[in-house]
Amino acid sequence: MPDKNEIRKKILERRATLPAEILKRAGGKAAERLLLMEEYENADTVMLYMDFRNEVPTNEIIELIRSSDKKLLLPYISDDFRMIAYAIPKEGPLENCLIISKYGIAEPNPERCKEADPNSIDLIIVPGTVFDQFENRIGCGKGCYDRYLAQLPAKAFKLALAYDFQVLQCIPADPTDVRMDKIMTLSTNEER
Ligand SMILES: Nc1nc2c(c(=O)[nH]1)N(C=O)[C@@H](CNc1ccc(C(=O)N[C@@H](CCC(=O)O)C(=O)O)cc1)CN2
Ligand SMILES: Nc1ncnc2c1ncn2[C@@H]1O[C@H](COP(=O)(O)OP(=O)(O)OP(=O)(O)O)[C@@H](O)[C@H]1O
Repeated sequence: MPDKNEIRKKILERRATLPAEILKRAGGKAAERLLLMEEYENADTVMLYMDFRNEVPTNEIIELIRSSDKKLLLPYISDDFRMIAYAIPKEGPLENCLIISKYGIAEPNPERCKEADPNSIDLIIVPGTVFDQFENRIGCGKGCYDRYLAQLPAKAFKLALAYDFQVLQCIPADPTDVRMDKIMTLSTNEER
């Protein structure tokens, strides 16, 4: 089996070439399908991600959550790659409580948001680079999500968003890789 870094590189190269229409459609479809999931309906607190580098867009999901009674959490990464969840206030434009990190990802501004207890999370929607049919996940190689996911309560439902070409048959998983509960696969085919 090719090693993790080789697989990661290949998939990221492919994701980098996705046209804007495909991204937009996938983001819309993800929000539409999320609305039909009971894990979403029953969740009071949802931790999401702010997409970067052509990940499945989350802007429509953010609108869904912000116009509902649910609480929205977003990840902040410290200098030592520790992930901390912050609650995003419902009032006012989203941009007002975000800052752009040195990696170019929009993150909660710790001065404008409150740190959230990981135990409050009912649903966590995660990005990733490569997945397989056993719900294994490979991320961006720093273990940020793996360490964060490992400390979540059992009730937290782990949902990954992936384009079809990101889901392989089988990938090499390490003992510290945390498995997803579900992978929502978005089509990159124009016809579907
Ligand atoms: N949208 C989104 N948010 C996320 C993640 C993610 O994968 N997607 N993360 C998932 O964990 C965390 C951020 N982790 C990151 C880890 C590395 C790099 C990065 O740019 N790495 C450089 C190499 C840097 C180095 O080696 O020091 C690179 O890839 O060029 C960016 C973000 C938290 N937030
Ligand atoms: N729970 C953990 N505790 C300590 N170290 C961990 C844990 N999870 C992962 N790591 C370490 O983090 C590093 C990167 O891990 P890995 O390659 O699995 O990251 P990844 O899944 O691609 O990234 P991410 O989780 O950030 O999306 C490895 O050295 C791994 O051992």
